[in-house]
Parts: sequence; structure tokens; C-alpha cells
Amino acid sequence: MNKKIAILGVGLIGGSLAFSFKERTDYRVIGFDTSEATIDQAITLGAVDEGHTSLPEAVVNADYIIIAVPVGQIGLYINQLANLPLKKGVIVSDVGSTKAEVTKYGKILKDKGYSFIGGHPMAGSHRSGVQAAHALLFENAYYVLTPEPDSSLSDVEKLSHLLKKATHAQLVVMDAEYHDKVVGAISHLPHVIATGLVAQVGNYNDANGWFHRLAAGGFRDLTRIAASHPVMWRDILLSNREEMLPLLDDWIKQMTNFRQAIDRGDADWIEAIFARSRDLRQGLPDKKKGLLTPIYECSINIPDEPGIIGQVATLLGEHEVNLSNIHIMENREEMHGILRLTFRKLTDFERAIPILEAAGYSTYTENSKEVDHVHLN
Ligand SMILES: NC(=O)C1=CN([C@@H]2O[C@H](COP(=O)(O)OP(=O)(O)OC[C@H]3O[C@@H](n4cnc5c(N)ncnc54)[C@H](O)[C@@H]3O)[C@@H](O)[C@H]2O)C=CC1
Ligand SMILES: O=C(O)C(=O)Cc1ccc(O)cc1
Repeated sequence: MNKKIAILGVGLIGGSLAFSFKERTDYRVIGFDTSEATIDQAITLGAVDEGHTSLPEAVVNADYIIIAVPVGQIGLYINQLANLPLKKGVIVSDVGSTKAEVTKYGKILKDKGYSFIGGHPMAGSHRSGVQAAHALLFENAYYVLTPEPDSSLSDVEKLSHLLKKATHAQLVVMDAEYHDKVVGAISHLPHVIATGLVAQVGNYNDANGWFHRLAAGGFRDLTRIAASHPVMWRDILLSNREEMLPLLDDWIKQMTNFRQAIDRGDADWIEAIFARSRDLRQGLPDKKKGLLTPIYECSINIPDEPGIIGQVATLLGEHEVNLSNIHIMENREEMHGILRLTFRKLTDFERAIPILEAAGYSTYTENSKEVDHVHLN
């Protein structure tokens, strides 16, 4: 009989895990979701081998169960699982964006003799649903596991090995509370700031439509994540309440300091904070996605006309340059679009630049190391 992995909630994250398990392991992948339409779609897209809207049917005999529903529902599923006759030795994990709360729930499963190890793949998107899922979503991203001191080491190793094999993510182990503090600052707080800013400007725009019409690069870059799923983020913020309150206090202090500096005309203070933040921003470690499997990117301005993406792809194809991805950036201005081209190999990237330039496209590279490399040629 096939070994089985059951995924509860086949949305963006559950669906992406399902695709990667199907692609890179020999486990049979079983999907469970309360939405029948989602199950149908997951089967049609080939994300799962089998789908259910009945939990007991989905998890029977499963070797691994991964809970991928919104954070507010994870505890309920842990409770339900604890009352089902699961396979002996089953390892249960989740993908929730907060870890302290679910880790506490996990004890209910441990009391029944099952293993629970919290997890959080640190990649995603503001998009949701299985239609946005893909097998490469977690490639080279960090994937945090938050075992407890009494967790079975061999189960942590088994889960870590399976996830690494399927997703090609970089597995790291972290204390659940510490995870919530760090992720609160670098993910949850930014979502609050982006959402608050969009709401504030939305109020101004209600009175005068020029606010949205003039909204350009900076506003769009900073607020992409305000388009995220409202239920998912409601649950995350409420679950991470303990870390969010001091983080928000610090943020309010920071904004108050800004306000006071502007009010008293303190040019030095303003310049100093911009200078420090610019240095910090430029000194951030390279994006994880680019570290293990290098990804070389460049952007080009394109006129906003039909067929242009095909023309660029054909131009590179004719020169046998392998393009791994092509993406229209969201901060499109009125007359021009920006196309981001991604290459797996440095040689393809290096050859693409002069070809594009010769065809009249101005090229911009995202990652300064790669820019330098190309311009030194
Ligand atoms: N979206 C992201 O970028 C990331 C999300 N996460 C976490 O992953 C989890 C899932 O998020 P996404 O996949 O983005 O959401 P999603 O909205 O794409 O998928 C959630 C799926 O769960 C199903 N669902 C909702 N309530 C349910 C319930 N009570 N019972 C059964 N199924 C239910 C939905 O039908 C949907 O198919 C969340 O806990 C989130 O915090 C973790 C990393 C990144
Ligand atoms: O869209 C983005 O940039 C994200 O921030 C995605 C994301 C959302 C939630 C997570 O827990 C992890 C990653």
C-alpha cells in the first residue's frame, strides 16, 4: 500500500506543498478542504491524487498530516485529529504563520501518542487559493520547524528530510516564541503598516480621486501586501497578539519621533534616519531564493502594446538564451510597463543583456552584484 500524506486546506500553501510532494516524492497525496469546489480544482490541476470533504476519510492511514488552513482554524483541526484513529507513528505538522499558539495545541496530539511538530514555510504571496499554487513556491526559502523540547528527534529529522526533499527549502529549527517575535517584526508588522497606509489614503481618495490616480511606484511597492487575504491576516494578528502589541508600541514611538522631527524642522534627524535605513536596506542579506540556486534578474521597460511580451521572449529564444521566468511588474506607469526577466544561469543572463540592449530595450538589474558583473564585460 502507498505511503500517504494528507493535506488539510488545499489553498496556496497546502496546494503548493501538495504539488511538490507529488513531484518529488512517492507519497500518495490526499487533499481535504471544506470547499468542494477547491477539492475539484485541486484534482483537476493535479495537485492531489485524491480529495475529500470528510476529515476522517482524508486522514485514515496517513503517515503525515499537514494542516494548511487559516491560523484560527488550526487548533480546531488538532482537536478533531486527536479524536480520530490515526495511524500509529503519524507525524502531524502545520504551515501557520504563527507558532506559539499552535504549538500549545500540539500537546493535545502528543497526549494521544501522536507527534506534532509546528512548521512555517517562509515564502508565499498576497495571492491565495490552489489556482495560485505551484511546486517551486518554497524552493530555497527558509522553512521553520518549531519542535518542543520533548519532541522526538527522529520525527523532527524525518519531517525535515521529507520537506527538504519535496520543497528544496532550507529547513531551520527555532523556538516557537522566538519565531513569533521575529516574524511579527518582519512580516506581520509590515502587513499592518501597508494595510493602514492603504486605508488612510483610501479615505483621502474618497474625497478626491487624484490620490489613487497619482499613486505610483513607492506607494505601490510598499503596499503590495495590503492585497493579502483578510481572513488569513485577521487570524495571524489575533494569534500573535502578545508580540504585536509591543511591536506596534515601538512603531508608534518611531512615527511620533518622525512627526516631532518634522514639526521642529530637524533636518539632521531626518537625514540621519534616512541614511541609516538606506544602509540597512542595502545591507540586507541577498534574498534566500537567490542564494542556493542563483537567480539572475533584469528588468526592461516595454511599451504598453499587445504582443510585446511574446516579442521579448522570441528575441531571446532566437538567440538560444534560456529564460526561466517572465513577469510583468505591478507598478506599471501610464505609458510603459516593466518586464522582469529571470534566468537560472549567469551565462544566459550575461548574453541576454547585450541582445536586449541591441534591440533597443534599456536594461536594469535588480541585484547590484550581477549588474557589476555584466557591465564589467
Ligand atoms: N499566503 C502565504 O503567503 C502564507 C500563508 N501561510 C499560512 O498558510 C495557511 C494557509 O494560507 P493560504 O494557503 O495562503 O490560504 P488560502 O486561502 O490560499 O488557502 C486556505 C485553504 O483552506 C481552506 N479552508 C479554510 N477554512 C477551512 C476550514 N475551516 N476547514 C478546511 N479547510 C478550510 C480554504 O478553502 C482554502 O482552500 C495559513 O495558516 C497561513 O497563515 C504560511 C506561509 C505563507
Ligand atoms: O506576499 C508576501 O510578500 C508575503 O509576505 C508572503 C507571506 C505571508 C505570510 C507568511 O507567513 C509568509 C510569507
